[in-house]
Amino acid sequence: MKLKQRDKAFLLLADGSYFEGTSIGSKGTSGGEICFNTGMTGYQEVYTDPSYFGQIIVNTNSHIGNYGSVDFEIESDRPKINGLVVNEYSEIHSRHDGESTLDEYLEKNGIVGIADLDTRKIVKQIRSQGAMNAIITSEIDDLAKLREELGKVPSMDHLELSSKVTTKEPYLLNEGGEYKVAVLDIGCKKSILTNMTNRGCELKVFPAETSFADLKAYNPDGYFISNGPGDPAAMPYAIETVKQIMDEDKPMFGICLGHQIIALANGVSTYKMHHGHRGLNHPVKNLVTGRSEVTSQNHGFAVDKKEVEASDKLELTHINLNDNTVAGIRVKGKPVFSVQHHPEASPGPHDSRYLFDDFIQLIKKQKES
Ligand SMILES: NC(=O)CC[C@H](N)C(=O)O
Repeated sequence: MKLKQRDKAFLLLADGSYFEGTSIGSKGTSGGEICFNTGMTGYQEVYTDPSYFGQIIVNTNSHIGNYGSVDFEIESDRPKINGLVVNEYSEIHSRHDGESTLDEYLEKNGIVGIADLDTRKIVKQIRSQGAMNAIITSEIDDLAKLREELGKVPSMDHLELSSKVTTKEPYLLNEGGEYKVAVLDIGCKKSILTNMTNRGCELKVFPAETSFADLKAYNPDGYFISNGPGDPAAMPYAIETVKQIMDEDKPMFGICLGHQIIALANGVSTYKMHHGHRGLNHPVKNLVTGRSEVTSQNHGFAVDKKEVEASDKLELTHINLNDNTVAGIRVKGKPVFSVQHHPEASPGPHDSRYLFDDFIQLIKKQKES
């Protein structure tokens, strides 16, 4: 097999470090917050997760592309990342149902990538200096010009992005299902929806800026607040909606961005982490059952733990065992709970899927009462 001749590409980080590699995916220039994902598998699910909108992903797994790409391992309609950084891009993919190479898939979707970089070094830089912006280019070889372009990339702090990835129109899934759940799509992953339809839910998925009145008009048995990109504190519209949902006393479950919004709606703040948690092996302890679970994570913001502990509204239910950050909360006296990690785990271990069952139990109880 004749391997593709690759052009040069460059990566510039906001701390001034500059790398030369080779171009993969689409040609062009693309910037965003650079962050690393330590998962060994599931690259296509990661790239299509809307929570990564506006970010450049560094895969720490050194071989990427070796199982190609398929149409069904996706978390949304197309890749949402702003760029990709890998060590060794595998030219050859081997898998019985692999439909195209990753390179073709990225190119078709306009995603700019760079390969043949020392990703270990880049990850160490992000770990020691914290989250920062970066830019990838296959067309600008003048460093001063590239610096200028990098300066135009917005900071993730205070950035609202959900409105860019949410559904434009409401839609129904699994019509006639036993429990009706209104989903506020602030960047929802497909497999989260599947976890709920598999458990008998009919879902109506609403755009991010839907008012409480419009959600309520569906007459749901429960509400779900999804994952999504950007800074939760920059989303007053969703915080307000969640406050109004809580007054109704119906079950509500939130994942990741949804969890952060539920905390904010209860007067507890969120903050930007030094560098985020993104991978498939983050240990979390359930403080209610005393059990630990290995979880899939993807977040760069977190809920303030001291404020949760001091809150008369919230209770800490899960803790991240690596750094003691908040991994789960529930609202005292209400059927409302949320987690920072990803129980749908696509990709990732399935230890936390019981949380969807817990949500269904809350709905069942409420319906029977
Ligand atoms: N996966 C998510 O929902 C991410 C939430 C938020 N954008 C963060 O980075 O923390």
